[in-house]
Amino acid sequence: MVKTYRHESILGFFKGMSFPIASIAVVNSVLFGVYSNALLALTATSHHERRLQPPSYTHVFIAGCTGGFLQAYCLAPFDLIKVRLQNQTEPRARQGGPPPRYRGPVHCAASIFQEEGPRGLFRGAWALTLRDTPTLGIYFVSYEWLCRQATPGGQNPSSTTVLVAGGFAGITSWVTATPLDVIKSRMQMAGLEQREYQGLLDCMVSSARQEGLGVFFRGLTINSARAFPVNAVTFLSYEYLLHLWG
Ligand SMILES: CN(C)C(=N)NCCC[C@H](N)C(=O)O
Repeated sequence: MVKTYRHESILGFFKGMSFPIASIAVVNSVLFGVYSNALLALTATSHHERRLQPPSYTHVFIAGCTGGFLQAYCLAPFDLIKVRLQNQTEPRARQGGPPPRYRGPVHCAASIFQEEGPRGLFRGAWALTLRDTPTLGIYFVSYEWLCRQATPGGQNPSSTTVLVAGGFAGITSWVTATPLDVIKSRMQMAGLEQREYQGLLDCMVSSARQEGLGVFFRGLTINSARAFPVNAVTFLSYEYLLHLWG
C-alpha cells in the first residue's frame, strides 16, 4: 500500500476500477441467475419452498459450479483489462515522460484486440474457468451451510446471518481460488510481457520453480479482506431481491 501510494498517489488504488464496476452487474446477474435456475431445475422447488424443503448440498454445489462456469466467460475480457491496467505501474502521464502503455479501459481493449487478436481478449479464460467453476460451488455450499447452522428449521435467515454467512462464503471461496487466481493473472499478463507459457501447467511449474510454493498464496490476505464485505453485501442484496420479487 505504501509503495503504491508513493509511486502512484491515491489514484493508484483505483486503477482499473471502471471496468469491474461496468461488468459486476452483468457477471453477478449471470452467476446468481444461472445458480437459481439450475437449483430450480435440480430440485423442482421455488425459493420460498426451499426453507421447508432445503436442497441437498450436492445440488447446491452443482448449481454453483454451473453458475461459476458460465459467469467465467462473461467475466474473462473485463478481468483481463482490469489485470492489465492494475499491473501498469507507470505514474500517470508525466510531462515529457513516456505515455502509459494503456490510456484507459477502452484503449486497453482496443490495443489487445489489435495486437493479440479477438482471442487475445479471452487470454487466461481457461484458467479463469478452472478457478471459478469449483470455487463457486464451494461458495454457495458454504453460504447455505452457514445459514442453516444459524437458522432454526423452516425459518428464513436473519439479515445478520445472511451478512456473516455471505462474508465467510466469500472468504472460503477466495482461499480455494487464490492459487489459480495467481496463475490466471500471470497468463493474462504474458501477452503484454512478451513471455509465453506453454499452458496452465507450464505457468504453474515455472512459477513454483522460480518463486517457491508460496507463490500460490500471493494476495490471499488482501483477497480475503476484500471478500468479506463484498460478499456479505452481495448475498444480502440477493436475498432481499428474491424476497421482493420472488
Ligand atoms: C473466484 N472466486 C473465489 C469467486 N468468484 N468467488 C465468489 C465471489 C464473487 C464476488 N464477486 C467476489 O468478487 O468476491
